[in-house]
Amino acid sequence: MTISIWRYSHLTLAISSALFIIIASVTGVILAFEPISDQLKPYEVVDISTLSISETIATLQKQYDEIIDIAVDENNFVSTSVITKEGKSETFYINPKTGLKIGEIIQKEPIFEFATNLHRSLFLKSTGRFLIGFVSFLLFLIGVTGVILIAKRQGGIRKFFSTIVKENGNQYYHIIIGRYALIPIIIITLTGVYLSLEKFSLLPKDTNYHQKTAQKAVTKNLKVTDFIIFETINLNELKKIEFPFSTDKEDYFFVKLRNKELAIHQYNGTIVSEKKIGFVTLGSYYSLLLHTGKGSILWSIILVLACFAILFFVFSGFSMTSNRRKKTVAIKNKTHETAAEYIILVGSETGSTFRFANAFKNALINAEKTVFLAALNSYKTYKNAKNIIIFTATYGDGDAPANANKFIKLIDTVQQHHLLKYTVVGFGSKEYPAFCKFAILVHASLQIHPKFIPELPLLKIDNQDINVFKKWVNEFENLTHCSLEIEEAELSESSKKEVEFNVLEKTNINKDDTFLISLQPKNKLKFVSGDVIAITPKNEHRSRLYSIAKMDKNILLSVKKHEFGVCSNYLEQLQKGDFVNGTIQQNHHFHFPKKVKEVILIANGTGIAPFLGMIQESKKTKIHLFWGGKTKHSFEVYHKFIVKALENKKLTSFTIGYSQEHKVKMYVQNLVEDKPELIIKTLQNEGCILICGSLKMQKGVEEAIDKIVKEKLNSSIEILKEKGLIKTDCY
Ligand SMILES: Cc1cc2nc3c(=O)[nH]c(=O)nc-3n(C[C@H](O)[C@H](O)[C@H](O)COP(=O)(O)O)c2cc1C
Repeated sequence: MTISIWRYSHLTLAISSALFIIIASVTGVILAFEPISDQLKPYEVVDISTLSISETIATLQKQYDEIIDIAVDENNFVSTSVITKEGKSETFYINPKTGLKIGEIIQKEPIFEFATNLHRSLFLKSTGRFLIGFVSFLLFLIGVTGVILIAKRQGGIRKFFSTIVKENGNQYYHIIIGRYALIPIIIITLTGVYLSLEKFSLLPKDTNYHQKTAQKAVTKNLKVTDFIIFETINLNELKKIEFPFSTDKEDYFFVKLRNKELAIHQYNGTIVSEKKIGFVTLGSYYSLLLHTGKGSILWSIILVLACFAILFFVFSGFSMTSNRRKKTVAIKNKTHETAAEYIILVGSETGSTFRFANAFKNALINAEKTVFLAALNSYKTYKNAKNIIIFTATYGDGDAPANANKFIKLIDTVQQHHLLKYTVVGFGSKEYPAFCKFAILVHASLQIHPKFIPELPLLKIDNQDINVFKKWVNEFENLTHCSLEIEEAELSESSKKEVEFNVLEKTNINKDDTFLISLQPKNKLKFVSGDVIAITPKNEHRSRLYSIAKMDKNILLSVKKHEFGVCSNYLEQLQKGDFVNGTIQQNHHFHFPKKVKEVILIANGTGIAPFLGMIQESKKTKIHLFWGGKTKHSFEVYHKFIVKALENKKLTSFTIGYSQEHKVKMYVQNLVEDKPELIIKTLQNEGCILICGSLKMQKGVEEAIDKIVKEKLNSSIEILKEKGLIKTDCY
């Protein structure tokens, strides 16, 4: 069964019971404090496993006129009902060693009384009790479907506890907490169901009854404290002992132990009859303990945490669903499938692949092509199609997304009337071992099919990397000789809202036509250095992307003004205090690597911007920065940031080169070539290299690195990229 069916079941169950689950969890949190508060009371004064019933009776007989009963509760508090020497009937906690009163019987606090009623029956008596019992069962099913979902996601139940890829905070913690809260939640829900079934008398009846034991001939009367049975049973085994009501020899001591009940002859202490406690009653007893936490502070704390976990699941689950809904894109086609020349088929689970497919579709339409877009599972015969372009994500452990799981079979069953050119673009994440595995399978399946001819090699895109996608679009353009303009804003998450920024500062434009502009978001905004901001000038439709440096809570951009650059000119004419609108796009593949000891940052021109933020934010990582500009003047705008970073040791080394300052032109790649040891040492130290700036510079730097690692590490730039040790953001 696909992951979607389980997700759908998990969600439907959660939606149908959410309100009750919230009520039960909130009251559950409150109620778990009752056993904790009870246990903290000072009534467990001796180790009751060292005291026999006889010893306690002896001490009580000295203190009181008559004993009616002795009881031991789940907290090991011993209480007794007695007639005092003054003739009063009283019940209280005692020190079982001395028989002295140590406290009044605990009365239920009103808050616990209220929470119990709400928790058990929603103040709706039997109807409420039924609802709560049913919801408990639903919560159990939610737990089970949750386990299946985690197992599917992780690629098998054996990998249940293996590392989870952190794609989204809510989802990550939903799974992490889910794995640990699972067992307590299953216990809470099953015991809840059990207790409800018991209340509605739906459990099988215990058929055990008191059985007479073979009576030994009664020789003589004994003192109660000399009864062997009372000498051999310690208080920790006792629940309650009721004393005979009268002196009639047919009136017995009734002793309730954890696992049996006994009737004891009041004169000679022999067992008159015995009843074993049946499994159903034992089940009720332990269900109550496990469900309420009575008698154990540790278990009560686990119950509190489990209730909080349930509340977190409700809220994070709904937030995930709402995000997924936002990402889901409705498919709209102007051209019928039988008329289109280009067919775009999409495999997507959470919708992001659709964004790329739609942007590509719109670019084709703008280039006056007829296009039809559909999910991979809707694959059909396309009468007039010449090209099929497949964009697909991978899920589980290399599986198909939900809307693509039938495609491989369909390839053989659906007939095409003529030859079709095809291209496959895989969307995946290198953090999963089966990187883009489904796209690989799709590509291979089409390759061996006689009706399909590959147009471009399979492309695997890591982490929705926009730049890699754009490069592929260029290749597609060159191959098909049509001009394709991808609207970058379309590639970003549609859920991202436009935000207003206040211009805090702007430097003067330098000789290279470059300036820095600092923007303060009007509202709280989440972003990190390396993310991008899409800015659309007023009255314009096309946006321009800039790499962000996060400086404190603000954004710093380094902008090069182009003569006809609409956006750079717009930004340049802004003044301090002006407002500008922009959309933040996460750029995961270019975030500063976590848990890495050493990093090399390489940039030219304005590409330094994200690095300025990364350097400022870094904590322990050793950072080496290479930067290339035209002349000394080019560096002036960045000077103060670099000096400060070197001073406060955020930057370990800084290497600079100018291409127009001296006779010998010095490019960034030349700087890299001059420091092979640093490149080798950093890579050997499991460090990583980030490159930002022009594509030409990227090419040169990559060639330089390739040469170094081929010579010294028997590796190559491709291998480093494959391992995620080179991250680029070039334009
Ligand atoms: C539960 C889960 C499992 C995934 N498994 C893989 C995988 O095995 N291989 C891979 O390359 N990517 C995997 N990914 C990453 C997705 O394929 C990637 O994020 C893709 O861009 C999502 O596209 P979509 O939003 O269109 O579904 C997985 C993502 C998730 C959330």
